[in-house]
Amino acid sequence: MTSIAHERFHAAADEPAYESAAKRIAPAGAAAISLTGLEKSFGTNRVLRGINLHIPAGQFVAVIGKSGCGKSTLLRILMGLDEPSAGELHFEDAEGAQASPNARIVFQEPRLLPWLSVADNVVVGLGDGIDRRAALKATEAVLAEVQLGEKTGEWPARLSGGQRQRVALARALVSRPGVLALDEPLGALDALTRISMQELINRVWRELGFTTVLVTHDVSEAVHLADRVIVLDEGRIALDLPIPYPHPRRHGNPDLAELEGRLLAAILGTGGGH
Ligand SMILES: Nc1ncnc2c1ncn2[C@@H]1O[C@H](COP(=O)(O)OP(=O)(O)OP(=O)(O)O)[C@@H](O)[C@H]1O
Repeated sequence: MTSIAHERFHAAADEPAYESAAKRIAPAGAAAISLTGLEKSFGTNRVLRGINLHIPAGQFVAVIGKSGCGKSTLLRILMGLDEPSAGELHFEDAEGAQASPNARIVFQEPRLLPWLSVADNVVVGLGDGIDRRAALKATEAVLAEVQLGEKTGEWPARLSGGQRQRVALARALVSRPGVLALDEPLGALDALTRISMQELINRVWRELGFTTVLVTHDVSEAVHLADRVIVLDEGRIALDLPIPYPHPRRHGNPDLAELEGRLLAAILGTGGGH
């Protein structure tokens, strides 16, 4: 499938990815995200401390950091699944007007309904009140995008872990979200499946152009997929690092390895700042 966003992106493929992503025309519905002075406490536990962050529409941001540093809390607040204790969260459309984008999330576990077929699990992502025929057409298209066109009538129990996670991705994508949140979506997969899923996520992002926030423990995954990597440390942004290389990226690229080193140093608190 080729979209306008995809063609424009490739027209600029020899430019640094950071610039290309910013120049790329984000599709209708892709939203910019702005966080100002965002705080979150659970009782006396101050989990997020004054987060200021602007994510342009269509950008792919990865959030990494030590266990418990507040990554999932940040994602839950972005998705409206939790309330901040203080500060502001805004979404903006292409004209800079306040927006309420269609935002979807994929978790580490696929959370499929075992009594529904693959196709019907994806239809769930469209919500109620959609004409059944139109829903199945959209479902077929998105399952083809995630290379599961052959499995529409299959039961989740008969799929591999990677295939189940592709169904979960299809369920999130079927409604053409403007914002996609990914909470360690590949964490339970083996290394090879993980790499092919990374390629898939990168491809659908380039084709569909939604704004993406990925939480991951895998620094290599972050630099491979993202335009920009945020390191959280004790609820603060310790590093905000652009990854200025075109997509798709090759595993084993030494420039990416150098950036991985800086990010790891920032996570471990051994340097690596701006
Ligand atoms: N609902 C909650 N009630 C109380 N404390 C919470 C709640 N959710 C998260 N926390 C606390 O907030 C802190 C940050 O948790 P969070 O899940 O955001 O971290 P994380 O960086 O995503 O961790 P991990 O990498 O291990 O998933 C932790 O100390 C956690 O115990």
